[in-house]
Amino acid sequence: MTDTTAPHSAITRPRADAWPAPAKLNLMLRVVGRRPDGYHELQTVFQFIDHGDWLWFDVRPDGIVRRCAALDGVPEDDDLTVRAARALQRATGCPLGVDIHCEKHLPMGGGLGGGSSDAATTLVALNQLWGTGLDTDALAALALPLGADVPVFVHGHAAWGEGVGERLEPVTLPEPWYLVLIPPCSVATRTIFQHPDLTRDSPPITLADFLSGDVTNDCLPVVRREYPEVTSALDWLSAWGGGRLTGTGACVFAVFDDAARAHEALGNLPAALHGFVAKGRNRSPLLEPLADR
Ligand SMILES: C[C@@](CO)(OP(=O)(O)O)[C@H](O)COP(=O)(O)OP(=O)(O)OC[C@H]1O[C@@H](n2ccc(N)nc2=O)[C@H](O)[C@@H]1O
Ligand SMILES: Nc1ncnc2c1ncn2[C@@H]1O[C@H](COP(=O)(O)OP(=O)(O)O)[C@@H](O)[C@H]1O
Repeated sequence: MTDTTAPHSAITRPRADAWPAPAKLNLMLRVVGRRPDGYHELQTVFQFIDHGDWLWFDVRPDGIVRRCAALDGVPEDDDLTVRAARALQRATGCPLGVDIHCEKHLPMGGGLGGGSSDAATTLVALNQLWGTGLDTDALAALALPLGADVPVFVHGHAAWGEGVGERLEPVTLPEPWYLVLIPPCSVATRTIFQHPDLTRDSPPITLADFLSGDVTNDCLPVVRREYPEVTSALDWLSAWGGGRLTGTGACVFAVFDDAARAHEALGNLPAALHGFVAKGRNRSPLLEPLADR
């Protein structure tokens, strides 16, 4: 990554009309309760990074929604981009369709929110391209049934999140550099939340507690035990100031004040580990093309 100022600069925009779908990091995550429907009540802090997928859209007059590239293990009807487009069609009665192109860079099941971000970008982009005119709150309401993480990507601001991620308070945080490691395993969110040993009753904290250093992730003990690949990555990061887990994993990250030091760590990665350097962003790169168009 050379250009530190361009939006979503970590991966080159594949074409001028492509929309960014950035990754998120959960800078902390506490499980503070469980709802009657089995979903867990969380406290978390989301921040975007300038690294992610890219999508572009060819509007069709015939109402058909298709994706143009297969995604490993995800049938077309389950693809979050296809589901997002159909949800927008249903909600607005829009007669138009779309061919959805997604250039995937984010690992699936990595805790970087790739599928959720793809879904949010589809909602935001099609709302513009189809001229359906929903406001952000209406789009976020369509987003939540697609996944707990989709609303924060629709709103596009770093946030303190509560509930299952639907109660979002925008926050302004430092925007450091991150070294993100991608352990060679995929962690299913559902598996972690169903684990009998998961801590489910952490006492809630405040934003001030987080800002003064409480960055616990309650999923970490279970993920460490079940996924030795994640443990190895975290152990390696301990020499670089320590690592944290994003969401339910599998990805882990370390925080750096300057890009050079983050790249130095990346340059020292053993061959068996993969990762990338990215910049934290309080404002999602998804909001940038909106301003331009
Ligand atoms: C934990 C978080 C934190 O950002 O991130 P990831 O690690 O997945 O990225 C998210 O809340 C994940 O959101 P998302 O990935 O959209 O999860 P969903 O598809 O809604 O849920 C997958 C499954 O996990 C369980 N689940 C999810 C969220 C939650 N608050 N409580 C749960 O118990 C449910 O069993 C659900 O069926
Ligand atoms: N467009 C998509 N991109 C990624 N994953 C998708 C997509 N559509 C559906 N999925 C499903 O959503 C799951 C979670 O994906 P993802 O958001 O990338 O991981 P995480 O929630 O751990 O960050 C994937 O394992 C996959 O089965």
